[in-house]
Amino acid sequence: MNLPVAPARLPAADLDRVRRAAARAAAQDTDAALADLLPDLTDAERADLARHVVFDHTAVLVFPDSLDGLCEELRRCGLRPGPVTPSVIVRERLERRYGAVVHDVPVAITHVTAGERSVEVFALPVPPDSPLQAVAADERAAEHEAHHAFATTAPGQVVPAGLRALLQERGGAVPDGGGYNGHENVTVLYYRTRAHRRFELRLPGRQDPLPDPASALLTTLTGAWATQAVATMAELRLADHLAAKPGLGADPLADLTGTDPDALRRLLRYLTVLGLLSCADGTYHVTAVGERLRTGTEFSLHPLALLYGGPFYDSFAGLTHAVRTGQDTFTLRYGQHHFDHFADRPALDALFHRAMAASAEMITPVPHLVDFSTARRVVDVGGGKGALLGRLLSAHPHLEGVLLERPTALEAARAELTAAGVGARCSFVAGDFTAAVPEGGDVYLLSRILHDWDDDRCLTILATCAAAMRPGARLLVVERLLPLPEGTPSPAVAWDVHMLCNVGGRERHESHYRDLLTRAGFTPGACRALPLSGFLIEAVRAEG
Ligand SMILES: C[S@@+](CC[C@H](N)C(=O)[O-])C[C@H]1O[C@@H](n2cnc3c(N)ncnc32)[C@H](O)[C@@H]1O
Repeated sequence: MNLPVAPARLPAADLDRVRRAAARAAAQDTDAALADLLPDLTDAERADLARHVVFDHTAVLVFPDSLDGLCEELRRCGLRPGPVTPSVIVRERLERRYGAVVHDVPVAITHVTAGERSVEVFALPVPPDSPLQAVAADERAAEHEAHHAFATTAPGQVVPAGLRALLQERGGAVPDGGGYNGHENVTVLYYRTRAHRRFELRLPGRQDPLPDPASALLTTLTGAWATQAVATMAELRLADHLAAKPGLGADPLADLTGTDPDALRRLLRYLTVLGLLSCADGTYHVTAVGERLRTGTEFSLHPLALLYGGPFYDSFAGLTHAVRTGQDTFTLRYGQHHFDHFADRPALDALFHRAMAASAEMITPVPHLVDFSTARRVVDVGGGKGALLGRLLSAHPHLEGVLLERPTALEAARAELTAAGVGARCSFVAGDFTAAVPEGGDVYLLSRILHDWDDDRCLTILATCAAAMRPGARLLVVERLLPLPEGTPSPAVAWDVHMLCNVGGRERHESHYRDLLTRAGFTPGACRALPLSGFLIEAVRAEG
């Protein structure tokens, strides 16, 4: 004899959560849901995304006392459920969070109609007095499974790959698991937004899985190996050799570089995987990325590769000490502050100045971003080899320049600006920008100076500049800026940690620079974007 099945009962709190999820699903269209979740996307990017995905449903996890009769219970509560299928992914996620207590407990899915959309109701059966009651209470409080879901019906790999790239690289969404659901023949990818909200991307069929968390972490963990591989490529001048003779194999390259053929072949394979070389039939070519390691080309990153694999690599290795103490680790490692250590070693100092000039791509637009028509005299404070001043003098023949630098750096600057044909319009002053800066300039430059120093030293440098400037004279500050909201990807974020280790300085938000400028007697003005995530902040020396 078949006994009648006792219908599942849904706690009132869960029914309320389903109704609220339904209200959310019905209220927003795709564009509004995307705008709410991914505010970093531009209108154009969001519109592009909305052409390929639709806001499909919201989701909620509920805890009936049984799965039997779940649909009847939902209908009794006035909801319209669809068929029930097993959930693979949510079941696995629960098991990862709670372990043995949920082992072998089935999770069901049904979709409840909500206007044009639906609520995906996940159901974990929790009988009265079961230890699973604690799981239910925790899940209701944290809403780990609540999310919005967007679906695309585009077949194949191209659209899904583009969607994933746009969501992650432009929308700031971070992958958060997922997998293939064979019952529905969909791949479900979960993401977390910057504001910690979850959403789901549903793709038809079986798509490439997201890297599992351990593999993703291992890739990050071994990033230092990539730094060293690139530095070794620079040291061996592999890009120069392959540019001169494209298609060389490992053996002739080993002859040219005086290296062990087998070890070199292994390095070449790694560099190929890193995207700096391409390989066909055992012969190698430099890619566009690897090209940037050629020497003697404009903006060659060769000197930077040597520094980042050398002294800067060593200073970064002390990061834990820097974080514990707030002190730079270059001094700990080398016994001298970065600038003193380099000043005492001419070859290293020359490499540093070549490296700064290598990233001068950042400052190339400056001569054309600012009106120099009324200026006569430009003072470059800590001007390095004169990469910025040289460009200004070349672009504006009416300007004369003054370059202030530490004595050890001046000769290289003089040679550079003379070679650029502007040496005659430039004077070179040895000095210390914390003590005095040449007077009489119409425009002062602080290019990539302030990020080397803490706030107190920045205020000293700015005050020294202010003391030398007449009211109305202009100051141009070039720096990378930390992005907002916090967590937005930008090279400045990693450079900030590098500045902590290497010099005890920091990258800053725009508002931080504005505050420092104001405190030092300047009126901050426009802020414009430059290449390589640089920015130009203009300021005017205030009256009094
Ligand atoms: C990061 S580099 C920037 C160079 C250049 N402005 C540029 O953007 O390429 C910092 C410069 O500050 C100079 N510097 C460091 N301490 C200094 C001081 N006390 N007085 C003058 N220059 C200094 C260094 O020699 C170095 O050239």
